[in-house]
Amino acid sequence: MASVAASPAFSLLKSTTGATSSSAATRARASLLPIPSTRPLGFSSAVLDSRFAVHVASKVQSFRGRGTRGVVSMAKKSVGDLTSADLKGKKVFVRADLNVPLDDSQTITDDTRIRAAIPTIKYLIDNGAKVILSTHLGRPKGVTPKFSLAPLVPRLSELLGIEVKKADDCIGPEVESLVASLPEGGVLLLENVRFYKEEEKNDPEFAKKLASLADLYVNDAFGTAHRAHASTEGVTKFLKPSVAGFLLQKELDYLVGAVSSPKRPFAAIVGGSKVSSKIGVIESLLEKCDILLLGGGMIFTFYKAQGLSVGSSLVEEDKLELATSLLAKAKAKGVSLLLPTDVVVADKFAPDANSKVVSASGIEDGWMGLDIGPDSIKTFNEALDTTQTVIWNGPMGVFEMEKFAAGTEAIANKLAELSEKGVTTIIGGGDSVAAVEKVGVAGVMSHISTGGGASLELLEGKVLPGVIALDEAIAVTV
Ligand SMILES: Nc1ncnc2c1ncn2[C@@H]1O[C@H](COP(=O)(O)OP(=O)(O)O)[C@@H](O)[C@H]1O
Ligand SMILES: O=C(OP(=O)(O)O)[C@H](O)COP(=O)(O)O
Repeated sequence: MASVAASPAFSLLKSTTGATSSSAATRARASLLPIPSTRPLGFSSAVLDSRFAVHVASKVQSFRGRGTRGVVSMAKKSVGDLTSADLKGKKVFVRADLNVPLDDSQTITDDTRIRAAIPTIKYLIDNGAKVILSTHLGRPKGVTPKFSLAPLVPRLSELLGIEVKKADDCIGPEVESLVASLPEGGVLLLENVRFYKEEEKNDPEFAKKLASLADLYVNDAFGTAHRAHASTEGVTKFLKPSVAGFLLQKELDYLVGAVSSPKRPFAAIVGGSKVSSKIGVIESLLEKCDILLLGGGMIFTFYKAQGLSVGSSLVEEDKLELATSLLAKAKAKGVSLLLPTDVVVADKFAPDANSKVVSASGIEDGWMGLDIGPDSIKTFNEALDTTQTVIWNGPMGVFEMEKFAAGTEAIANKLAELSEKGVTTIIGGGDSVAAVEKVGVAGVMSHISTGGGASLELLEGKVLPGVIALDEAIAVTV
């Protein structure tokens, strides 16, 4: 760090070990939040305390600046609130996000989303419900055979231990007769709901037709909860109760609950290609975290804003002022913001590029930064060693190319190590999930989000239409 510490770019770098006055203020603010900090995290995804508030981001935001008395938090009703008396013999429309990757031979290459949907479906089966399962796959324009859900049936059946039936449509007489013959504890998978353009248009008539198949609604499709579509939002107007599934609950518990009321010190790691796609997340996390580590392509906009040469690195010229203001904001809030002090540069954007490590102030013309360097990894690791909660969104470099994967892999390994020591580690979706899977440490993290776009919106503090539409459960006065 010494070689660049004197540069204006690093005027905000400081020790991460000492608590700052503003992080104390952040803690005080967090104490107003209604989520008990003693709530154990790292629970199994199968059964959650359904009485625990499923907080909606907007509600959490609304707590800021309010007094502690008379504040009411609305929780979303959970599938766990429904007993066998509510479920036995009932037709339940379950919206899951089974949008899994398939290869050219229609083989599932990653079944994470299917496995994540199982606890809710199993709970319904075990309580005698008739499960009508709906999802989209891809972004088809009309009926498209390669986006049929047929390849999902064997894996679903295997994981559930029953023979899952599949309909060739998601509405209409054929589907109605299959629903009518569905036994208690049976599962019928409807065909890709996006084969109808009315789905993404959130067409009320289409939503009504979907809803007419069932008696009640469970939304467990976290990855699609940021979409106001017929099967995620529209159906709630026609089906009561409309409740959250276990996966949706777990995602909200971590991405809203653990982030708003973290065990401290709380570090956020934000990377990825562009600062423009992460502005909302950075601004939102600056309100909550004690330490902010930045990596990925976005750092060069920060470097340039501080007067450093960046060669041919990725820079967003129209975000230079914004970068400066984010640095100032971090300083004003007492957040320890760390930018990498060295980077791996390449002479072209290619796996076989020539590469070398240079200090952040030593990027020459014709070279581009594609990863954080070894000194930065060391500094980031030391900062992370002080933490109790870490959230990570976005890779540190072009991890898809081996030469530029070390920074991202080091962060993945560090988070795995911390997780094993009891630190809450949350991977916020997108490419960071691919990175921890590549390193083989996904299994030890406290929570890995199943939604890229949805987790980003949630971390930005946005309201997810698929969540807000669900029934409210209990009012918690804090
Ligand atoms: N220094 C860099 N220059 C160019 N691209 C980068 C750099 N570092 C990371 N990236 C790219 O950023 C992409 C991920 O960015 P983004 O979509 O914002 O993250 P996420 O999917 O985690 O939200 C990856 O494909 C990665 O190769
Ligand atoms: O894969 C998904 O989102 P993600 O790639 O942001 O994680 C979801 O299934 C949502 O899909 P969509 O972005 O086509 O609405």
